[in-house]
Amino acid sequence: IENHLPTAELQALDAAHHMHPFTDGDALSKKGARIITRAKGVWLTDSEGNEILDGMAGLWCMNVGYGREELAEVAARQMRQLPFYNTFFQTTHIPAIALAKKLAELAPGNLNHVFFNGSGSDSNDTNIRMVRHYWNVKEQPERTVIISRWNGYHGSTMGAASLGGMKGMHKQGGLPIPDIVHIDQPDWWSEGGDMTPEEFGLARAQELEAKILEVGPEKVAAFIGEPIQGAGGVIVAPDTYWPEIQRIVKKYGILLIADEVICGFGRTGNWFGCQTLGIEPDIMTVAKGLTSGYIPMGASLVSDEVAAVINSGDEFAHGYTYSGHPVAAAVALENLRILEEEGVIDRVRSEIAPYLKAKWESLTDHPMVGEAKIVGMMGSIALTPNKATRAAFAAKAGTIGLITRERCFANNLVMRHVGDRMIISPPLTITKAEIDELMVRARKSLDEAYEKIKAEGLW
Ligand SMILES: Cc1ncc(COP(=O)(O)O)c(CNc2cccc(C(=O)O)c2)c1O
Repeated sequence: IENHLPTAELQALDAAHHMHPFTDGDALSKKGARIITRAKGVWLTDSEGNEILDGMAGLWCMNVGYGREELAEVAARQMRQLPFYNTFFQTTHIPAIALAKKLAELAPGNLNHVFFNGSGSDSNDTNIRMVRHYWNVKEQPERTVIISRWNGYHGSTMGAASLGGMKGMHKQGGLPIPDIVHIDQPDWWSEGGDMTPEEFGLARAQELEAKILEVGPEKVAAFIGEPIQGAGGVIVAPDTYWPEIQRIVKKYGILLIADEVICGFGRTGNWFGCQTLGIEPDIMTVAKGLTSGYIPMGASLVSDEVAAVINSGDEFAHGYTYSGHPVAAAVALENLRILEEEGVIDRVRSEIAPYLKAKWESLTDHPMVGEAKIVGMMGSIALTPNKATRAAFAAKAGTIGLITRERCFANNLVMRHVGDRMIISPPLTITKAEIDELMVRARKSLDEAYEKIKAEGLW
């Protein structure tokens, strides 16, 4: 790793052969990708030796922090003993059994059954097929429609991207697939108008009931939502939203899928976002923090009732080669052991998240920062030219966010932008001193972006 080619040569090879996800390929080729060579704790090192504070925990996934040797040890040991065997055709293996048991213990309510997948996206594809099969077995095959939210994010496979509400993704590839419909998101800052957050939260939740009646209650299979929308910009729904969603799904007897790919495994200050927000799902999507990103894995956690129906109805004709992969399962088990035995989530809830919240919310004293929202260890700020009116910038959405993100990178801080919101989701093991450093770099970046924006007449 250390004696790698010079950065410029590596960038040229990357540009020649590597197609990056969610990337304008030609633009990146001109610029050259930043080459990350190693990492420890919350710190990344790039090929130029820069020490970068990873305010995004990779892609929201690095919950235990980089450099945990135990995870490498467990992976190596499992690889030597049983590097792969499948869980098709009436076989299983000990890591799959042990992880399924562990997840059943950790999951809230009666989510006692686990269908293993390879990622968050294919977990949500599993969920689409599972809920439709569930209603078939219950002799209500017309229940095929799944309701989701605009600006929700559920992945990038055909099914998951259809569940998602990112219109730019739908435009590429003929999405959504049939029988997936969307309602508006509970983003008060951008869409609340003159309503109070409480009124707005109720109104947006009641769109679910309106949509169910529009589609026909006898045709609706499920509703899917992220407890807190992540890739949509860390959108925290008003308090009135989820209780109303819960009331409506119960009233019409439709299944509730909570997508906890980001919110799971401590991100919101409890093991799961459902516990933080009081949601009782029938199915829960997990990935990312399940293995802290050390190895790909996803899963669908399924309630006793749904599992009983699926198990009773002949073969559920679905699954993946790597469903329950033994090395991924072993790493996940060790990751969960670290989270549990080191009290990582308890410390987040009692100490680290409150500390970060106070610092993060103080950003509203910056001229560009309108609102600061944070739940546990996932936070966002909304940039605006006018805090009183919550106005959007005149420039195309994302222009100001991109300038700010560029300043963050220049200051060796990874802080994402989504439109003109800036977001953070650091490793759960970040220390208070590292939070202080994150805030120094974030403030410096906001100040520099503000100067640049004014200089370019974008204010
Ligand atoms: C809530 C949710 N559900 C499903 C997925 C899909 O997981 P996979 O990627 O493992 O298939 C996600 C993934 N979320 C995700 C993935 C990549 C980038 C970003 C970003 O915010 O830039 C967010 C997610 O955030």
